[in-house]
Amino acid sequence: MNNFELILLYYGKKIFMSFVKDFKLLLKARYPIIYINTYEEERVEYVIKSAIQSFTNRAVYSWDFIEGYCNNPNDNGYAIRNPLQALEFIDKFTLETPLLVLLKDFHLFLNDISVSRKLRNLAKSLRNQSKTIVIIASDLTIPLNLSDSITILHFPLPKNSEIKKELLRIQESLGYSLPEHSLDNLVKASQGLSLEKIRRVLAKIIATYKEINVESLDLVFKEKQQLISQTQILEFYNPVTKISDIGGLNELKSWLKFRAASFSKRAEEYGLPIPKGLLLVGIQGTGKSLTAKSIANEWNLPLLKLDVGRLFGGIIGESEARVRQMIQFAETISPCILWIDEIDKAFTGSNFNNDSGTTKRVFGTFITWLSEKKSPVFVVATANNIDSLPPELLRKGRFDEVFFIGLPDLKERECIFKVHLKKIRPKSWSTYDTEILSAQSNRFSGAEIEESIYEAMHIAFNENREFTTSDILNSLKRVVPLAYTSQKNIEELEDWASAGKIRLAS
Ligand SMILES: Nc1ncnc2c1ncn2[C@@H]1O[C@H](COP(=O)(O)OP(=O)(O)OP(=O)(O)O)[C@@H](O)[C@H]1O
Repeated sequence: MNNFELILLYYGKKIFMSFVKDFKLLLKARYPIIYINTYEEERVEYVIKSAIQSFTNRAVYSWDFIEGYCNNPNDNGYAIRNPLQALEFIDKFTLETPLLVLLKDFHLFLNDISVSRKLRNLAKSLRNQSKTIVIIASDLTIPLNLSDSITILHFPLPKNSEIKKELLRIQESLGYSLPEHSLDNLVKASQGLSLEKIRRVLAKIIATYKEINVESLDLVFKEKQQLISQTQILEFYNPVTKISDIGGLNELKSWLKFRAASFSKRAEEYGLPIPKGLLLVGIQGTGKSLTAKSIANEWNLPLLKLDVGRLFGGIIGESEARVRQMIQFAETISPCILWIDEIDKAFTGSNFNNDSGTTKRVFGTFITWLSEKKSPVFVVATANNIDSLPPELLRKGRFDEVFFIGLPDLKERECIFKVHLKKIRPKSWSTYDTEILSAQSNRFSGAEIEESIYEAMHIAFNENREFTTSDILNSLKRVVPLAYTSQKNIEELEDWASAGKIRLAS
């Protein structure tokens, strides 16, 4: 198996293989340099040491920049502040000596020419020896010239049982215990955090409240929000929009309302399958993003938004690692909504042909997960352009339903005017003539309707008066809807949708 196949193995089908099993496999197969991307230095060291005890008699050395080597009295403090010397240390041993060398933060030195050359030489010589270098890094940055020598291994975040064990241990050391249901809530809130982070948040909670109580969940939640934003590919949303804020789209809204309780305990006990997700295809500004946000609020689930643009780029293997990280996060935080905006931009035909297979591998990982996932992560993907979407995405079994969202009709436009006017003028909204507004906004999208109301408000505000129906009518005349500027594209999309290939949202 080469490096490439291995990456596929980890980010492809066998996503859930256990870390220990994989680690042992790499050691047995004499992979010379393993790269583990994690913040959980202590936990990974503990797991590795316990794992190898059972099957090998390798001596374990660990090195960091400040302390040098430790674990062995004869070499304690060796190669302090000298990463090249830390690698040369391995040459001191005979060819037969079985060894495992843990190098912490070593990713920071990989761009140094002497370090990278030495690592490449070691990668060659260690292939025939029972010696393995393990780089433990908080970041995934492998220079291109080392990508063939290094194998990335994924270290999963702690499972609920591990989190619970840790919380019980902390409680015990503090001398009190939480009621079982509060403990379970805290475990659930802590999903997605490393044990180290959990310890730190708990220390903060105790310093703030002097105990672990219901309010502590808020702090855990905030910590998680911050952590998610650090991934740079996921964003945590706290949407306030509700399904009633969507004007029109009645078919789609009924579909959603019908499934509102699908993530409940009752549904699980009943044996209902967990909904997989929705693909919303359609014209810009027609409420696709609004729908994604409203589902999260309506179903009372956290909303994670994936920045597809950031999935790609960097070195070989990095995009796969990012999609893996995204999946891991979503699963640990589940039940949740994972919103993938403009999925068509990421998986277009041209990307598939132009980037030496990265898009293909990332897509493969994603689609496999989508079809096989058992965790309650409801994926809402949105797309403007159906032509560029890979057909596999539209196949049965990927999403529960694919909806087309077109331009609103007369009745729907009136509803959209009402939704926005009610929000802006909760007392006087009924004084506006929404019937005439709707009649005068043929081929306008929801976003353009909203824009025309705000435009009217600006004008009236500058003239120091309340805005009126005729102000909005004037704005409607000024706005040139996308349906006119991109007429051909939109008509093609509408023809395709009305040919019965997709379910209509209204
Ligand atoms: N059906 C609707 N009902 C009420 N408001 C709407 C509707 N459609 C669009 N809007 C308004 O337009 C704004 C922009 O719409 P949204 O971002 O959901 O469109 P989109 O379909 O996701 O567009 P894009 O493809 O450009 O991302 C919404 O925040 C909302 O205020």
